[in-house]
Amino acid sequence: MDAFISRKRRRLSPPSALVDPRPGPSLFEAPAEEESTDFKLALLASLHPNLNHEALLEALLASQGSVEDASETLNHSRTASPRKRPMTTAVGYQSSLSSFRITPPQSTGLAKRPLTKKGKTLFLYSPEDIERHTPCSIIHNFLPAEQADELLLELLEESPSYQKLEFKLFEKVVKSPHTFCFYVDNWEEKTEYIYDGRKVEDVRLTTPGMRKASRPVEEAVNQEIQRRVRDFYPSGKKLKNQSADRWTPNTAFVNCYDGPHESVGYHSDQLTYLGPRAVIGSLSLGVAREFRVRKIYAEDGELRKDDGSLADAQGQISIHLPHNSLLVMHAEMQEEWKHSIAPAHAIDPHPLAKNKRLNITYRCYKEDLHPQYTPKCKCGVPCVLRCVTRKKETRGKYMWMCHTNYIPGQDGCSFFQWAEFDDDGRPPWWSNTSRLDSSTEERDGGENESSKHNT
Ligand SMILES: O=C(O)CCC(=O)C(=O)O
Ligand SMILES: [Fe+2]
Repeated sequence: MDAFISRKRRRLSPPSALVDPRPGPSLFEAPAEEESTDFKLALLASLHPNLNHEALLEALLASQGSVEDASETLNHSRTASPRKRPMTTAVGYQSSLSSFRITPPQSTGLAKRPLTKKGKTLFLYSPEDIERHTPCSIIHNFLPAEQADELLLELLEESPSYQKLEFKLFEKVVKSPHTFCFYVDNWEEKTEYIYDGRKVEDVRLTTPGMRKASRPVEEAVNQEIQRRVRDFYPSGKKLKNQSADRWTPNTAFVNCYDGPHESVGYHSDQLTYLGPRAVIGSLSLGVAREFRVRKIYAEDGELRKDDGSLADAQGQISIHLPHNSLLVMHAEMQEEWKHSIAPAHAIDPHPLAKNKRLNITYRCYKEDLHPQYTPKCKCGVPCVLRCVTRKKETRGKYMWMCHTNYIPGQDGCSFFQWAEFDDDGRPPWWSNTSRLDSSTEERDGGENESSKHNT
C-alpha cells in the first residue's frame, strides 16, 4: 500500500489541531518529502476528528494518497457518516477515542517508524496510539467518577500553599512556572530527601484521598508494566537494569497548574531515589492539559540548532491528559525521552477545578537508594544519580554527581563517579541494606516503608 503513497501530492494548509501552533516553518512548506500512510492518516484524523480510521483510510485510498483530495471528499461525502459520541455520564468523562486513532486496530507493538517530524507536534488521543508511539500508556476514566472528584477537591484545598521551585540555570536563579509539593506515606522519611542539593522542606503526609487512590494505581501500573514487557519489549523481557520487584508507590509529587500559562519545561525525572529504568504513575485531575514528550537524541552536530540546543530536532508528541486519566511512564521514559506540560493558549475550565490542573505522580522510592546509602560528594551532600543521554560513547551509563551546582549562590565540588547497577537495577551495596522480603507483604501487614530505613 505504501507504493501509492509515494506519489507526489499538492500541498495543504496546516490543520490547527495537529500542527504546533507556535510560530515556525510550516510542515506544508517543507520540501516535498512524502509522508507515511500513518502520518497522512494522522493529518486526516485531525481534520475530521469525528470519522473513524476505516473511513479515513478508505478516503485516502480513493484519493490515491492525496490528503487534500481525501479531505475534500470527506467534507462532501454522504456515505461516511460521522460517529455519534455517547452522552457523557459524568464531568470530564472521556468518551470513545477510537475515531481519533491513527493505528489500525489489529496492530500491536511499537511503531516501526516514528511519526514525528523535525520541529512539529503530533497530537495523540487514543490509548492504542499513545502506547505504540511513546513510552507511555494511558487509562481514561481511571477512578470511579465520584472518587476522582473527591480527590480533586481534597487537593484543591491543599494546593494554595504549594510553592514554586527555585533553581539555578546557567548562573541565573529561575522559578518553576508551576507549584508543587512532595508527599510521603510516612513521617520518618520526611527530612531525608534532597533535591538540587537541598533538603526538601515542605514534605507532607500523603492525604487520605491520595492513599485511597494509591492501591488502584499500584494494581494498574503493575498490570501495565507486565503488558508493556510482554507486548513491546524485545523477546518479552524487562529492560536491563529495570527492577524485577513489584512497583509499590510510597511517595508522590503533586503538581498544580493554575491557568493556561502555568507549565513545566522539558525534563527527565531525577533517578536518584527511583533508580534506573523507573516507572511512574501519573494521575491527572481537573483541567485537561497537554503532556509533551520527545526522544533524546545522542550528540550529533547536524541536529544542533544555532543556539546549540537539540530541541525539536525530531519533533514532539503531545498526549492529551483529561481529568481522571492515569498515565504510566514506562521504564524507557526517563533515560531516553524528555517530557513537559506545555503552556496552553486556552483551556476548558473544569466545573470543580476552574482553571486548575492537579497531577499526582506516584513514585516508588527504592530502599537501597535512600540517601543514607548513596555516595556523598566532597560537599558532604548525597549525590544525584544521572544517566548519560547525549554522548554517543557513554550513552546509557549512570553516574553519581554533586548536585550542589544547582543551588543559587553555591558552587559544587564537581564530584563524579560512575554508578554500577545489576541487571535488576540494584546498586552494589544492596545486599548490605536491611530489607524485608516483599514490600507488598509489608504493606499488607500494616507496616510502612519507613521501617526499612530504621536500621
Ligand atoms: O504534570 C504532569 O503531568 C507532569 C509532572 C512532572 O513531569 C513531574 O512531576 O515530574
Ligand atoms: Fe517529570
